[in-house]
Amino acid sequence: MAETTIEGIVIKSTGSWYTVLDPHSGRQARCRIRGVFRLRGSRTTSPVVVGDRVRAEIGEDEGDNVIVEIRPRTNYIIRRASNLSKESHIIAANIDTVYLVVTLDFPATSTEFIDRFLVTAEAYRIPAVILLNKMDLFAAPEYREIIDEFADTYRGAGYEVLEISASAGTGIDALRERMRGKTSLFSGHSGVGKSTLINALEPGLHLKTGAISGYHHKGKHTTTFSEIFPLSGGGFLIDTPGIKGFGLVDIAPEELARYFPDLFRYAAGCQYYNCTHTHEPNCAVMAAAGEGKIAESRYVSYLKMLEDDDQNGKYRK
Ligand SMILES: Nc1nc2c(ncn2[C@@H]2O[C@H](COP(=O)(O)OP(=O)(O)OP(=O)(O)O)[C@@H](O)[C@H]2O)c(=O)[nH]1
Ligand SMILES: [Zn+2]
Repeated sequence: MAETTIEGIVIKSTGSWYTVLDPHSGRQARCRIRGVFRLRGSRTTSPVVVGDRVRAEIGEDEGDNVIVEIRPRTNYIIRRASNLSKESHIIAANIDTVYLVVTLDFPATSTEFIDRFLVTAEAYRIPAVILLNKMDLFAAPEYREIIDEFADTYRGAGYEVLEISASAGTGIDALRERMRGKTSLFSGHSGVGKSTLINALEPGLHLKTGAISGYHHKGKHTTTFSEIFPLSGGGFLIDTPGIKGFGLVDIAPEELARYFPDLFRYAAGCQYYNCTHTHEPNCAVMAAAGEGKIAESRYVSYLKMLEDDDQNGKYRK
């Protein structure tokens, strides 16, 4: 018989043990899962992943602790076991916001990288916010136009753009405040200052590298280990070291435009319902791009992603 039950969030997974934290009491318990899970309303077998909201029965011995229910996920991110493998793993669930850390220069983050990332976020149905870091380097007035053009492009597409400086501390308190009580995932190219930013947000946090991307290939077996970090102000942080973007999603070419909100708002005006917005007559998206209503870089990214799909089927279902 179970002694008690605990309701909480899975903050760590080793593949066989799951640490459940009750965010209200602060109590933690290491638990196992038993047999096959039935998610509510479906017969899907699914392992427990970090970010899952669960109920666990706590036994007399730790070995008796068992997760008995997983709440339905609002979203999740996946990762293929390897490039060759078709297998994919859910690596985290119930993410409130993905923050993409980017820089205008030193190093410059390409708009194509940003746009691919945003498409993935859209496909995962996770709100994305762009953090424009190292703004201390661009304080001179001559940069204002470049910054505004960048910000307008993404704000026009419906994304928040926050100008910050991780090293100078600009915008950090406001960001910490908006992360309170939420699960936030951070991503960004190497060198944009993601580590500096995370340290500024939560100085006590010593991220273990490889936390969420720590897949070890031992022969045929893939073990997963992942962790999300409780924040002192409430909420959780997920770091994604080494993940370029944050996983892959399969998107059919005719669906790609759906994930570009700034393109898609014109698609209803196209003559053909399955318009790819590349060559078709009476394409409202191309017309809008031609009139400058859609940022050129965004339309170019769209075309590049379509082209890639043709070449290697990466975005094909
Ligand atoms: N000027 C300026 N430099 C910054 C800022 N944030 C980070 N840096 C510097 O940028 C460099 C890269 O910062 P990191 O925090 O290591 O970058 P990262 O994104 O974690 O990079 P990886 O560790 O390679 O993944 C370091 O030299 C930082 O000191 C900032 O806001 N302004
Ligand atoms: Zn069209």
